[in-house]
Amino acid sequence: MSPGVTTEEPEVDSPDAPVFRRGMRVLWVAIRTEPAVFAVAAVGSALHAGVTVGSATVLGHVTDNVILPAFAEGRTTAAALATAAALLVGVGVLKGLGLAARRLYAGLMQFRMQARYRRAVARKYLQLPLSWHHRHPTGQLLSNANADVEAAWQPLAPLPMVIGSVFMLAVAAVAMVATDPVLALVGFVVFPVLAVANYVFQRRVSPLATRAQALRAQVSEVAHESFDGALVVKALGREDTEAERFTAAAHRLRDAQIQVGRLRGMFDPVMDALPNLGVLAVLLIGMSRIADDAIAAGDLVQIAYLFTLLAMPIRALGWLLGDLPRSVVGWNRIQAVLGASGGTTYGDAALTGTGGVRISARGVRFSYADTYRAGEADLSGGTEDPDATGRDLASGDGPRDARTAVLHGVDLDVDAGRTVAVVGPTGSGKSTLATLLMRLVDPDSGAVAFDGTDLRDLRRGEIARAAALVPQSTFVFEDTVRGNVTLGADIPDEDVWAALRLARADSFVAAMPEGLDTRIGERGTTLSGGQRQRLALARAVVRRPRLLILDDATSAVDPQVEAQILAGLRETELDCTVVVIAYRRATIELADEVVFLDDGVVTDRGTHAELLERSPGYRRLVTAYERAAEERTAARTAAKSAGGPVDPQEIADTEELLG
Ligand SMILES: Nc1ncnc2c1ncn2[C@@H]1O[C@H](COP(=O)(O)OP(=O)(O)OP(=O)(O)O)[C@@H](O)[C@H]1O
Repeated sequence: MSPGVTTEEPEVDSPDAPVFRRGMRVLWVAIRTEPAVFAVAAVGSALHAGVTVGSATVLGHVTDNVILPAFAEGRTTAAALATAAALLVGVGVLKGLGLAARRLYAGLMQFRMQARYRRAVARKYLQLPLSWHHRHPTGQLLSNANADVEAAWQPLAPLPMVIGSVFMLAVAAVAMVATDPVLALVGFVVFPVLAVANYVFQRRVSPLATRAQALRAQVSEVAHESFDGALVVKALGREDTEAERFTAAAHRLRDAQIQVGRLRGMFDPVMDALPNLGVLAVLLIGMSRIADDAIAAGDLVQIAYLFTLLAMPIRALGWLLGDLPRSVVGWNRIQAVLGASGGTTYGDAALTGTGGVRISARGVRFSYADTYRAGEADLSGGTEDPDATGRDLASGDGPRDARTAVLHGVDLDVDAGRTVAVVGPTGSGKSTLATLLMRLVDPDSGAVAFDGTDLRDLRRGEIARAAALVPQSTFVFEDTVRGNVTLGADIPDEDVWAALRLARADSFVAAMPEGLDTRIGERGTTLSGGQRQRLALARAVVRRPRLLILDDATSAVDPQVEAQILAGLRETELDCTVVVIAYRRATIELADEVVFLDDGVVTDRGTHAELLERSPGYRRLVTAYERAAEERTAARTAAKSAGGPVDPQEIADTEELLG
């Protein structure tokens, strides 16, 4: 956990506690984390408030000693004028200093807390296991890291002002009572009315704010999906449908925000008007008290001014109270992420061997929790508890009983340094097996071990050091070629080139304008599918893994190049075990052994020739692969004779695009 980041959810999170109390606890977390910054802001605010109240006395003094004598006698003394000017300038300077300290340090506190929790949320995302990510759409995660963090710390902006305001209220109240208790009492009638208005507002706005926050996450989810799938959306002409889907989500958010805005719109004028009504009452009654000689005109000016001053603290209090419900929702959603364990625990064992890893999997069963999506039911609003929606959406703690069983007891042994091809029909669980071998997910039962050590007993990071997975879909960062291969590790250029050579990526990288320093566009859009795959392969082999898992990692690469890559992996001094999920006969034939996975169980294993002979399911599958390959070759030949693309890479890329 990052320094200064707390996950003391239960304390803050009790859904029965009033929003106000829960909001105050969230703010207390910030005060405890940034005590010095908060203190400067609060002192600045108190100074500003104190001097503002003090300026009432100055005004009273100026009225009685400069203005009234000037009216009565038509002149004033230079000394009285100089004193008045000095007092007014002094008040102005002190107010300015207090205001600057309050604003600067309130902002500092707010943005520091935002940054701290953004970092913590992002770090947590990277630590949480894949199974957790399966249940949480990316858009929602973006919303947690952005909108929720901002919402949680929004009240920090008016907080010091409110503290100064409370101070100001107290000083003003004493000053008013000291000046004229009767008039002060008239004005104080306003406060109970304000408290009731606030209570009503809080109760009504809380569920609406909760719903708006959840809808904000939904908008970001839809937006992310549409932009992420831009190729599919455009290729299939779904721009209008996607735009409509986004519009619908945006409109739902708009309506929810308008509801919140409408309530605030009704609440704010009431909060503004009440102190003014108080001033009116004070002026009316004050005039008759002047007529009765009970008070001087200066006293009335002073009290009326003090009352107008109260409008500001009350407004600030209103802003703070208005922000609290959203803050509590945002905080709970962040806490749901920070408090998630994802169920992954680590031991302290290390892998000490060298050379290829020996894999043994025993009775491995695995099922996916059916992805819980935030349904309309959660967003329908009307919930009394700001927590309900925020939490469910953020944590994915929805119905968990529904699970889809994928692996039904897989046994697999791979000796160190061997190359094994995993072959099986689509959906038979090959990629799932690959993620289990990397411990991206844990089995429901059974165990996977490297060199005899259960993966769950290994210390954090040990598997990533020993093994590398090249997944089906490659991800390329918006970085240089070197950055994409090393991923920030300190690896010499010779090793990068050696890895690129092994992945047959050296020639196209050498042809790039700046070689290893060439920047690759977002998600590798400047590269072909096959080039992206080869870069991803180089990224894996440059780490000299003891286990390399290729999950259909060369599907967009020309078959001959793919065969060269696999042969290269076996021939080089890269002494590792290779598990390759394969579809092409040429690839399968290169493996020492083939494992046939059918419907989540290993139904047979042996050499390709043996399986071809004795396993009808395997024979059917490989024959189907071959037929598909032949059809593709025929299509290629036709394209060639029609003057179409002749570059095998280009063809492979076209195939990839066509699926
Ligand atoms: N994140 C997920 N959540 C729920 N079900 C999933 C998830 N990923 C995969 N599945 C399901 O698990 C089953 C096995 O998927 P897997 O990707 O392991 O199969 P595969 O053999 O690699 O398939 P292919 O050859 O098509 O890549 C499929 O029925 C799939 O729908």
